[in-house]
Formats: sequence, C-alpha cells, structure tokens
Amino acid sequence: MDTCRELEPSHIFVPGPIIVGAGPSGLAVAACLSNRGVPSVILERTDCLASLWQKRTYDRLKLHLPKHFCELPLMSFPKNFPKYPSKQQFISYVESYAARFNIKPVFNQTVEKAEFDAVSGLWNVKTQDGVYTSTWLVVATGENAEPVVPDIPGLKKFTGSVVHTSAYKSGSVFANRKVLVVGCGNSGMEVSLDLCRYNALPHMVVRNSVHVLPRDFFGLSTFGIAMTLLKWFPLKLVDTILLLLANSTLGVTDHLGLRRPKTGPIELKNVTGKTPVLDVGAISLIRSGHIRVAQAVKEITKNGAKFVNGQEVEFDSIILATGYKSNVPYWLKDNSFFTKEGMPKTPFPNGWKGEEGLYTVGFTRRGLSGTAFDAVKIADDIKDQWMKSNGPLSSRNICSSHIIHLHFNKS
Ligand SMILES: Cc1cc2nc3c(=O)[nH]c(=O)nc-3n(C[C@H](O)[C@H](O)[C@H](O)COP(=O)(O)OP(=O)(O)OC[C@H]3O[C@@H](n4cnc5c(N)ncnc54)[C@H](O)[C@@H]3O)c2cc1C
Ligand SMILES: NC(=O)C1=CN([C@@H]2O[C@H](COP(=O)(O)OP(=O)(O)OC[C@H]3O[C@@H](n4cnc5c(N)ncnc54)[C@H](OP(=O)(O)O)[C@@H]3O)[C@@H](O)[C@H]2O)C=CC1
Ligand SMILES: O=C(O)C(=O)Cc1c[nH]c2ccccc12
Repeated sequence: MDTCRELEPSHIFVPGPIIVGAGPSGLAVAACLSNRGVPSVILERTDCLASLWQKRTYDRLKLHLPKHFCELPLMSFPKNFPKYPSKQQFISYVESYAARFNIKPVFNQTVEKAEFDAVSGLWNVKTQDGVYTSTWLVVATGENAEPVVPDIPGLKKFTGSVVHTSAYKSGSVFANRKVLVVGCGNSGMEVSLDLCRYNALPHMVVRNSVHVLPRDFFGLSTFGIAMTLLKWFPLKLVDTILLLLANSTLGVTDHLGLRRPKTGPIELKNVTGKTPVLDVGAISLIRSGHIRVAQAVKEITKNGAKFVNGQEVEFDSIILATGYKSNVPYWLKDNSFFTKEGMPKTPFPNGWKGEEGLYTVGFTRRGLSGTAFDAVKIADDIKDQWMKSNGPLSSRNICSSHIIHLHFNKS
C-alpha cells in the first residue's frame, strides 16, 4: 500500500483520519471525507459492515422511523424500499453505500487502546495486530457497542437459558415456553411480540414508568409528526400533543402496568436518552393477555423468578432486553471529552468535536439522523485542516486514492 507509510512491521502511519467502527456512523464519515477528497482508514472489530445490524439484531426488526429520517449523507434509500425498511433492506443499503464510496474497512481489528501523544501531536491506535498513527481520530463505535447485562440476584442459579436481545434471532426456539423478558424498551416490547407470534408465553418486566407511542397515527409516522410540530411549537406543547394522540389510539395503559413518566416523551429522550417505545403491536397483545406485564424482579431462582409483589412464577428461559452501552472508556485513554459512561460530555449538536484532532460520530441519542448531522460536520472540519497541509500547493500531498486500503504485513 503505497499511500501509507509503514514505520515498522506492526506500525502504520495513516495520512488521513483513523475511524474506529464500520457501522453506519463510521461509513458516513468515510463517505463524506471521500467526497471532499480526504482519505481515511476504518478499523472494525468484526468481519463485516454494520455488525450491530448484521449480527446482533433479531430477524423481525424493521426501522421504526420512516426511511427518510434514517438516510446516511449523499445517498438516499432506493425508491422501491417501503416506508419502514426491514433489517435486510437496511443492511443492503449500507453495503451499497460502502461500495458507492469505495469504502473498504480493515476488518478484524479490535481497537484496544487509543492515546494522544502530545510530543508528536499524533494519535496512536492499537489493535491486536499493531499500531496505526494519525493526526485525527474519529470515534464511531456506537451508543450500543456492548450489551448491558445486569447483575440480577440469583441469575447464576437459573437452570434454563439466558440470552441478551443482542443474541436473540426469533421466537421459533421458544414455542410453548414460558419466557421472562426483562426490560420494556423497544427491544423488550418487540421481542415479546415476536415470542407471541411463535406461541411462546412471555412475561415482560416493567420496573419503571415508560412512554409508549403508536408508530403511526392515521398513516403518518408519530416521529414525523413530532419533528414537524417541533418546527412551530415549544417542546412541552409537542409532548402534550403526542400524549393526546397516544391516549386516543392506544388508550390509557396504567391499569395494564404501563405508567407514563411525568416528563414528556421527546423531552425525556433529549434529557436522558431514554427512547420512547414506538408500538408495532405489543400493546394490543398486552391488552389481550398474551404478553403478561410483570413487576420488578426481586430475585431469580433455579426455575423462575420472584417479583417484588411477592408473586413467584416458573420460567423456561430468560431474555435480557436490558439495553446497551458505549465501550469508549475501555479503549480511549486519558480523555476528558467523554463521560465515564462513554458519551460525549457536550450534548447535541456540539458533541462531535473534541480536542487534538478527536471527533465523535453517532453519540447524539438521535439515531441515524444524528449520525448524518455529525458526519457532515466532521468531514467539513477535517477537510479544512487537510487542505492546509495537503492542498494542491503542498509537498505533503502523498495520497493517490481517497480511501486508503491497508493491511499489516503478517508474514
Ligand atoms: C435493535 C436496534 C434497532 C435500531 N433501530 C434504529 C432505527 O430504526 N432508526 C435509527 O435511527 N436508529 C436505530 N437504532 C440505533 C442505532 O444505534 C443506529 O441504527 C446505528 O446502528 C448506529 O450506528 P453506529 O455506526 O453509530 O453504531 P453501530 O451500528 O453500533 O456500529 C459501531 C461499529 O463499531 C464497531 N466497534 C465497536 N467497538 C470497536 C472497537 N473497540 N474496535 C473496532 N471496532 C469497534 C462495532 O463492531 C460496530 O460495527 C437501533 C438500534 C438497535 C440496537
Ligand atoms: N425497531 C427498532 O427500530 C428498534 C430500535 N431499538 C433501539 O435500540 C436502542 C436500545 O433499545 P433497548 O434494547 O430496548 O434498550 P433500552 O435501553 O431502551 O431499554 C432497556 C430496558 O431494560 C430495562 N432494564 C435495564 N436494567 C434492568 C434491570 N436490572 N431490571 C429490570 N429492567 C431493566 C430498562 O428499564 P428502566 O427504564 O427501568 O431502566 C428498560 O426498560 C434504543 O435506542 C431503541 O430505540 C430497539 C429495538 C427495536
Ligand atoms: O431508535 C432509536 O434508537 C433512535 O434513537 C431513533 C430515535 C431518535 N429520536 C427518537 C425519538 C423517538 C423515538 C425514536 C427516536
């Protein structure tokens, strides 16, 4: 690879930015950079693009926001895709996107450590195979990098199967089984619904309040309605309208065990990151008794669970729909830009740029539309710096290609 200087067998200097993660966020930044004539290298721990979507989501998954809110920069979804593309359609879009911009990440490279060296002014990014060095580091490892597996008392004693939703594919293996689903976010609700479609018997744990909104309201997406209203009205009024709309279609849900938080759904999402559930059928299955709502778990036993209300139920399996977390604190060293939870300290829309050439994409708590926003900002910012040191008049214009393809020489 003539565009990147190999310093020693396991040390590569990358002339453009190093991007960690080949999910939609990393690809969006690489595409926007390429479009502006800046090369980049993506390091990806798995062997595929968009690994969250390819390896860690269930078969029935569809986007729950309309496709135009989930587009990456510079390329629309195909016209023949439905309003809510399926997981397979989304993956094929991401693969076409990478092909369109000739993005070829270096796969099977887990970033174990990234450190800024103040003496050289460069980032050293260590994987199991060696060290990559660059002026710029783009963190694109996602808000959902690792499953959250809570330490529920007694969980280790349980003799049945325990899986996190990131490993759940379909309810086919749970037919006629009693399943405890812990968590009632979008994953918990949709997995419970999927279990019912395969004749399993789910109990879903709801330990707190939760906002459930219909995905659509008279053919319009609730999310789209909210975004339109927000252009004209204050947030609190928009939330009030959304709740009126939700109550008129889903009905009151308190007696089902689903109490609403005091803060409205969009305000709560903005302040805490907690995503409202967009209902695609679980509520009617809760009403009909097919999905049972359970209270918080007190402890798991050998054969089931004890709940805080004293009830005890036997289960064959447990599915942890307990969410995800960032993994940035594990590998980004000495950094004050991120919280200890691995999210940028500065909230949206200003969380994309740190210091010393550090950038973050996809940590906005705004899904793929947040990714698109960050990617454009980052590419514009890096391009300005790139042009100063690598513009047409610069002798350092060493890259012939806009995307760098490289591999360590493993001989
Ligand atoms: C079930 C589910 C459904 C969702 N549906 C929607 C939706 O409909 N609309 C929406 O807008 N958002 C949705 N989201 C939010 C989701 O975060 C985005 O869709 C999108 O995947 C975010 O892209 P990303 O590139 O930031 O993160 P990811 O897709 O998680 O990609 C990050 C990549 O980084 C890699 N990586 C992580 N750590 C390392 C490391 N140390 N070294 C190297 N590589 C690493 C990972 O393997 C992964 O490939 C959904 C999330 C989930 C879990
Ligand atoms: N179709 C789609 O597009 C889908 C999108 N998604 C998205 O993926 C992201 C992750 O969603 P999801 O996986 O649902 O995670 P979330 O973080 O949204 O929800 C986690 C759930 O687990 C509960 N929980 C966590 N720990 C415990 C515990 N110890 N005991 C009991 N309950 C617990 C939480 O309850 P509490 O609130 O009390 O902490 C919450 O109900 C979200 O942004 C979501 O919108 C997910 C699925 C489908
Ligand atoms: O699906 C997700 O995880 C998202 O983050 C998408 C999203 C961004 N903002 C929202 C507000 C309400 C519902 C979903 C989202």
